[in-house]
Amino acid sequence: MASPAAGGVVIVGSGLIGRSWAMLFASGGFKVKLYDIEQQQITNALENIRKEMKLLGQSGSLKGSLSVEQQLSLISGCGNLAEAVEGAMHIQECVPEDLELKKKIFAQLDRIVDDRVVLSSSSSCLLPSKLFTGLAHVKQCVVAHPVNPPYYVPLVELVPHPETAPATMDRTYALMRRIGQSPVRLLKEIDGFVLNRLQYAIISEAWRLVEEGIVSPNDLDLVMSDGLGMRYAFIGPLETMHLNAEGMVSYCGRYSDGMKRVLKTFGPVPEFSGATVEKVNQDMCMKVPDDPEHLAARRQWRDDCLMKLAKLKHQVQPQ
Ligand SMILES: NC(=O)C1=CN([C@@H]2O[C@H](COP(=O)(O)OP(=O)(O)OC[C@H]3O[C@@H](n4cnc5c(N)ncnc54)[C@H](O)[C@@H]3O)[C@@H](O)[C@H]2O)C=CC1
Ligand SMILES: O=C(O)[C@@H](O)C(=O)[C@H](O)[C@@H](O)CO
Repeated sequence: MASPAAGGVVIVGSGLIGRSWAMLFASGGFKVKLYDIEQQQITNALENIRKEMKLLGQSGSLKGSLSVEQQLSLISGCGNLAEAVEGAMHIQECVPEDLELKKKIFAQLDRIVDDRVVLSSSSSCLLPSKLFTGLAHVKQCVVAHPVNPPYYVPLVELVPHPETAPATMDRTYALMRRIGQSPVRLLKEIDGFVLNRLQYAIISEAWRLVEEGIVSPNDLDLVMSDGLGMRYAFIGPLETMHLNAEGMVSYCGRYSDGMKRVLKTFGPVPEFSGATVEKVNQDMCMKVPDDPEHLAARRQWRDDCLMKLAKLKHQVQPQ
């Protein structure tokens, strides 16, 4: 892969995730071009980003060292894909999670880019081998999967195609760090990547515990939000086990016996009944009535909490 172009970043698909990426790249000082097949989406995205950045500036939560206006001046819209990608060093695809659509987008990009740009997909779980196989620039391709809401949750999963060049992974890793994100490298692709496989393992056990009448939906969520989730905001499950077992090596007898017992307990997950879905639905709608106003207020509350937790984590983590 040739050395990176000096250019900026192009966002293909200016919806929820594309807007977040645009704000993140601008916070790192990069010029950003927002492209979308719907011109109105570009207009809406620019308006939404301006509004959100002003609020972040007022609350002291804006990322990066540039001012709101300096960051906003880096972001522009472009209705022509070829024009948008001219000289770009990184292209972040953010169209809907549809394999055929994404393949079409990457085939389009493959025909018009050079050897210096990284072609990156925001896909939540589509395999790179399905997205990028057959492209001339496959070595420049990678999945960089963010977590919603990306501006507040820094994790990005970097998932390589079998032919992705190591330089592509390294460049993307460095770029993510530069914009304040927390990238992880998957060593090889797997359905659902890591975050969603973990997320779905928890979700599956959560539904089983509710299905079997062990705990209410609200208390189940509290176990994560006021229990494991707080701890996992600072140390992951493996470090937690290691600390609990005072180090794996010296206690492998106690440690492996304990782990075997725990893992044996979690048997296959039964089918979920309609009653369980109804029960979860009732509980959630009591907590947050299912209308745009309440949902927006709840999301804002969520983002404020995540930002506070992220700042707290920054203060307590060794630099
Ligand atoms: N929403 C979420 O929580 C997360 C989503 N993702 C992934 O990010 C990607 C985008 O998701 P969202 O932003 O939520 O979708 P979205 O529906 O909010 O935005 C998609 C945008 O793509 C545009 N678009 C559709 N076809 C296009 C084309 N041919 N060329 C250019 N633009 C086109 C649409 O007009 C729209 O503005 C998906 O792959 C999704 O799985 C990743 C992490 C979390
Ligand atoms: O939760 C997230 O942000 C990620 O797991 C995702 O990528 C998915 O879109 C998720 O929201 C639904 O599976």
